[in-house]
Amino acid sequence: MTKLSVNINKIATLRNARGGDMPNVINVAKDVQKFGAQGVTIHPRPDERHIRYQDAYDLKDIVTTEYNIEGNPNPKFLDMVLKIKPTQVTLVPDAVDAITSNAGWDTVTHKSFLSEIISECKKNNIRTSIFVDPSLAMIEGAVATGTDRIELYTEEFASQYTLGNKKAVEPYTQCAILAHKLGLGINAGHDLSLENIQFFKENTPNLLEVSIGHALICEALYQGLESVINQYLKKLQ
Ligand SMILES: CC(=O)[C@@H](O)[C@H](O)COP(=O)(O)O
Ligand SMILES: NCC(=O)COP(=O)(O)O
Repeated sequence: MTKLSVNINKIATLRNARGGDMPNVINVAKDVQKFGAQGVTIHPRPDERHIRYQDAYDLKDIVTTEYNIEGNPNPKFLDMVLKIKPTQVTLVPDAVDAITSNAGWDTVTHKSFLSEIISECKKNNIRTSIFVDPSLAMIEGAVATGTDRIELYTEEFASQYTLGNKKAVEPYTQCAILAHKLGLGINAGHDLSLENIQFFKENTPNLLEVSIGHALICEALYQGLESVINQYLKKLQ
């Protein structure tokens, strides 16, 4: 079975748009778990434009399933992770000004940097995962850092799948086979959706966990729209 961790960044983005507390991030985290998701993912960024560092602390006792915190391990991020001690930290090399994550780590060039952070997190009983492009060399590099898992960056797969190019899953299949052989756990995420998730899962052996946010929240909005409009219309009769 592959676990679903719901990324709630978009809930915070919506909340921040009005400066209030609607939707409430804590209540959404409680609900996604109540509805069966096996984990909650957040990805705080230095400008706190969506999930805030304070949210990360507030969620500590709310997430009773798997708590996955993703981000670029700058000193503030690392300090927060070591204080919260989530189930898993996913290291992502996103630039401060990136709209969203747009590349995986070069695990060869950054081996010693990653190894140090991973060792610190593991000493604190935090499972580690490194965000990587679907490249065999990057999987081999990841093993050398001592990480528990890798998270395959699925943006390329997702965009190609939409164009009808199902072969785009092949590098992911190959990476998953190699990662499993080398003893790494396999996670995946970015732009996974109701449209592409089943095909991805079927072609990625030993997939332990997917983290999904953007599409899942959009789908929830679309699928809830008719019901909510009907409720308004009834009240306006
Ligand atoms: C690592 C990754 O792919 C996700 O964390 C993604 O960056 C989601 O974050 P946003 O919703 O802020 O784009
Ligand atoms: N790690 C990927 C993630 O948390 C969610 O990415 P997306 O579904 O928002 O693209």
